[in-house]
Amino acid sequence: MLSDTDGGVEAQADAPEPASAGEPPVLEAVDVTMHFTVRGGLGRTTTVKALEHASLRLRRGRIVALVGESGSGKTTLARLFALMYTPTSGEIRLRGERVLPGRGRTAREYYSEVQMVFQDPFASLNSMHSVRHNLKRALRIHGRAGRDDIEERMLELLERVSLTPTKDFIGKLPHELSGGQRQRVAIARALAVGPKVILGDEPISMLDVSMRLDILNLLARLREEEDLALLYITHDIASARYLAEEIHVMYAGQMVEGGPTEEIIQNPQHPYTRLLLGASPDPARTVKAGAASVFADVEDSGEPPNLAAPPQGCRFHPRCPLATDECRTSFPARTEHATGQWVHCWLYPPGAST
Ligand SMILES: Nc1ncnc2c1ncn2[C@@H]1O[C@H](COP(=O)(O)OP(=O)(O)OP(=O)(O)O)[C@@H](O)[C@H]1O
Repeated sequence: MLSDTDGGVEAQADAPEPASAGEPPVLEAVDVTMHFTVRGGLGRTTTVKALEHASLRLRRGRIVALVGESGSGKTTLARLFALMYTPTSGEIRLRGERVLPGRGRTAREYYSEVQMVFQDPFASLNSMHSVRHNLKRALRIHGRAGRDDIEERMLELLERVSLTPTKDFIGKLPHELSGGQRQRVAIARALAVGPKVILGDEPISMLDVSMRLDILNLLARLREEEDLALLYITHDIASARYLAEEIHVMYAGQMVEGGPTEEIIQNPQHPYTRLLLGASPDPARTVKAGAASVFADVEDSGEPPNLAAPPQGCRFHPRCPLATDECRTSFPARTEHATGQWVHCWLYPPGAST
């Protein structure tokens, strides 16, 4: 189904229109802002403006990628989806209903639908205990298996993530597994609760290059088999293109562009998306001539700002060769296109055709 070519990744074959098209999202961030108050010395406090008015919808059977450099707010949004924080403003909605961080049964019910897979599978598993213990715990807490069938359920989970022969893996300790195998166990543990949504926070970035594609293919297969809504967080736009039907691009806490994957790759509009593509050798090969060339040198294109004192307006303006006075004073409204692509950039005022 998916192929590896010359060590890089190519686009998936055109995905069919999902069965969930037109359905309401399973999980949704609506105009969410997150400011962290950080205490410094001498009783001083600083506000880190990590996320501003972000909206994102996750649908059944669909993979959405959230792409941006380190510190752009991707993990903050994933953690808001995982109810680890209460947003400063805006709402997280599960099937249209507002949800807030809770405890006990409320939290258990939520996490039986929404699971996270983290960057570091070693840290996310209990390293003192076997694969059996790690899986058993998840199945027990969520009442997904009884005393009689728990062993069978665990072997089934290992089969679903292709850790076979399953009996060879179930007694292993995390350090006896490769990084890719550990990530498969972490994914099996997430699947143990029968989730509807998986939030993958850079799930391949700590793995050997040789294992990355296998894990992406596993996620793609599980999305199909389990009809999951999947959020794939990455700073690598090539892997986003490989896996996701939709790409959303974030910069310094602001959502700058999004839409169907091939629209974003072939016709990037925001200068930051063009910078990301210019810095990524893989998809840039097929980007329209000149799309990335607004930057004289992508290697020397500056640094993201400090979010304790972010620039006014569009936070990308200090790095943007096309910035105007408007960019320095206010953040542009969203411009939507018939293709489903949208952008927040003063180069494309609402109503402009591209
Ligand atoms: N709990 C917190 N308290 C204070 N600041 C925070 C907290 N969590 C995140 N931040 C800050 O919010 C900003 C966004 O961080 P976040 O981790 O969401 O970015 P990211 O895009 O996921 O980056 P990375 O790819 O490095 O994980 C950063 O400036 C970060 O330092």
